[in-house]
Amino acid sequence: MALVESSINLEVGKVNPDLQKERDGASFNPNDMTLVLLGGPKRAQHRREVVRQLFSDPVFNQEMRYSQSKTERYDQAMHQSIRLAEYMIEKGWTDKEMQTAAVALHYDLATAVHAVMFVPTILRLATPEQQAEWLPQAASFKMIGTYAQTELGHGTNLKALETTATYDRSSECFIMNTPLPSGMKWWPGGLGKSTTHALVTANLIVDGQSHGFQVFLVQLRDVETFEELPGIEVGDIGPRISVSVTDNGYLIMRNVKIPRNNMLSKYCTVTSEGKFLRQEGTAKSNYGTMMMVRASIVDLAFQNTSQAVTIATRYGAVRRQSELKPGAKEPQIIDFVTQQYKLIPNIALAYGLHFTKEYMLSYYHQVFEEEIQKGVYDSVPELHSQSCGLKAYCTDLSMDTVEVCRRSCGGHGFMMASGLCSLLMDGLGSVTYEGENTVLYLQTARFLMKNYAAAMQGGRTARSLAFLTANHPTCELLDVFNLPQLQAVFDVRAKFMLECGAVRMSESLKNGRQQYEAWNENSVELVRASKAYLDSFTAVNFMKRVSTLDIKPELKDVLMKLCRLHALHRIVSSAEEFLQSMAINTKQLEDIRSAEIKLLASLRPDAVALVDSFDYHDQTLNSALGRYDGNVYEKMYDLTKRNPMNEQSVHPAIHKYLKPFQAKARL
Ligand SMILES: CCC/C=C/C(=O)SCCNC(=O)CCNC(=O)[C@H](O)C(C)(C)COP(=O)([O-])OP(=O)([O-])OC[C@H]1O[C@@H](n2cnc3c(N)ncnc32)[C@H](O)[C@@H]1OP(=O)([O-])[O-]
Ligand SMILES: Cc1cc2nc3c(=O)[nH]c(=O)nc-3n(C[C@H](O)[C@H](O)[C@H](O)COP(=O)(O)OP(=O)(O)OC[C@H]3O[C@@H](n4cnc5c(N)ncnc54)[C@H](O)[C@@H]3O)c2cc1C
Repeated sequence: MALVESSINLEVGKVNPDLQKERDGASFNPNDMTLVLLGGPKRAQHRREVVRQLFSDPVFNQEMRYSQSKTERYDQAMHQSIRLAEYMIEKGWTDKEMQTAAVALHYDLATAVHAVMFVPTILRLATPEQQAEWLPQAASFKMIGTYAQTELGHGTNLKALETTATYDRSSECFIMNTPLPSGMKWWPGGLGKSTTHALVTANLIVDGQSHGFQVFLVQLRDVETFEELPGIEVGDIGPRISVSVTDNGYLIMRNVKIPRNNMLSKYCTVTSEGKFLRQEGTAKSNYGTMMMVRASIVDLAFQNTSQAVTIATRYGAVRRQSELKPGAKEPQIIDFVTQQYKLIPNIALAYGLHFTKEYMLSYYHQVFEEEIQKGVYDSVPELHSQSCGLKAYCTDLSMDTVEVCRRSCGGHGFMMASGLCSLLMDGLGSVTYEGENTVLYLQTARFLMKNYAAAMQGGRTARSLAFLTANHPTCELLDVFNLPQLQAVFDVRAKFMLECGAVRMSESLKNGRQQYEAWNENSVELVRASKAYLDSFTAVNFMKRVSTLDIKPELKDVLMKLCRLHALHRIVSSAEEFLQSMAINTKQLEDIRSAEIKLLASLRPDAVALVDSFDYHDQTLNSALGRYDGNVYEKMYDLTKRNPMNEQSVHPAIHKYLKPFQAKARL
């Protein structure tokens, strides 16, 4: 061992006195807030119990994760996936417990896409008979699957996917083919090494006629040996920015025959005679999985944001640096107002995202479970628009926050042990997968423009766009803390931005541009309009939700401060649009900036309690800087001592290269 035993107190569990002081000084009990966030004592108890059981099992110990090689990590991730499957049998864990466990483990499991896309797609797009055949196999891991849609040549443009499924009437089979090279499937999570099956999206061709993309269950590997089946070529696509274990893969199919029953047929089917049948009104039903996953990515954005602020805020309370009052003890870095400005508006954002994801998931369930199941599709366009837009908006903000938090920890934020680097690198995928964010903002804009046109013609708008027809005769911000006045300010700015997009579009069209040219020419403005709408929707949802909560006064008080700070911070962040729309004037902007700083001071004593309320287990945070007990330096030293680079006091490379050279040089 290269390092001598340290005299540093390595006792873990004794809470750092600065952190303890923060907790003692808070205006509310974090446990009460946790119950609000988790939806009551029963749910909180359930989550805590699942997480406790999970992390009391050494298989789920994450501590050495950052020092593991990719292969070691894959090994552990497969072990963890299988252990969770064992829990289903041994402990009777259901989807509910599995979901909680997956979140606590950051979905960093070898079979994550199996759980989040493969099984849910079967549930949504397969007939009851297909479900009865496949779901038990999926539950017992006899069948481990992925969702293979993206190709090397196309991810965004689904109409251009090249994979084909050609119906062969004589054998009643589909023949799957990959035109090379751009048509090979590329990216699906788990495809590289972990899966036996894939749900493959392919162009259905019957008698030479295309019926658009459909979803097919294709077996890739022998379920016993895991060897590739004839006609199948699969592999891992190679190193990626993220350190997550997911083995994203590629797939080539050469004349692979699959039974007719393997086309997911809840909404469309091919009869044995080769007739293509589709239920009316279900043209976009195959896009349903994307809508569901986008809604759940809003939740992921909340988790990334809330974990990052938890780490950085606790560290901000523990770390002492520089001089504030001349000659006095070094201050906690969280006492610098610039540091508060990095952390506290992002704590407010994390709370805002909590209420956004609550909205998004409940709207998704309402439309999917109550309306679509009854054949009512009226809300689908709005749900599509919001799931696209909020996925993009929330992941963009969440990644900005993680990076700000990482930088706010100075040099230590650059260490994997901070927990912030993996949050950043793993989280970065979320701005691209399930629809690249710009593309998704433009989907939202499409819906906004249609609604704007309807509103201008006196027609009805979707419910989230009621502000287009609402009367805000004078939007006067007399009191920057007044929620209805702030809401009006957001609405005026969003309406103005939509109007800018619409006016530009109509001018382009008047100037003789085709619709597609006008759209492209004005797309930067259209993305701005989407962001303004989403900014407004999120801030207003936050204000409305908090205003209607029936909770203890001290909790309400702090939540009101947070939603005000969030609103003010969003206004300052896009001040030019609020000014340009005349939602505020320059004097009001000055008032807003001052109010924002006042709110920082007022929330500062509660910062630690606010992040404690997210109730993250230390193993989920997996951060030396964000530990609950605040023993940052002790833990960093402890991890460093166990770092494989320190296993030998002299690295073999010294003997291999340096010593021979020195010997030669001496001659
Ligand atoms: C979790 C980690 C694992 C990751 C997995 C993945 O990444 S998996 C891979 C994830 N891959 C991606 O995410 C790929 C991203 N690309 C896409 O999702 C699509 O190609 C697109 C939406 C960009 C365009 O689609 P397009 O060329 O077909 O369309 P268009 O623009 O011509 O619009 C036609 C109409 O369809 C409507 N509509 C569209 N989508 C939906 C929907 N979901 N629902 C309902 N409706 C929808 C749209 O509103 C429009 O209606 P309108 O106005 O005519 O009444
Ligand atoms: C970590 C990760 C995991 C993934 N997992 C899976 C998986 O499990 N299964 C699966 O099928 N896929 C998966 N994907 C693929 C993912 O869904 C696609 O990468 C994504 O949809 C973006 O498509 P693309 O790569 O073709 O980007 P492109 O569309 O080529 O985007 C490149 C650029 O072009 C711009 N652009 C493209 N079209 C337009 C447009 N119409 N208007 C304006 N700008 C445009 C984009 O904004 C972007 O700037 C994964 C990707 C990642 C990164």
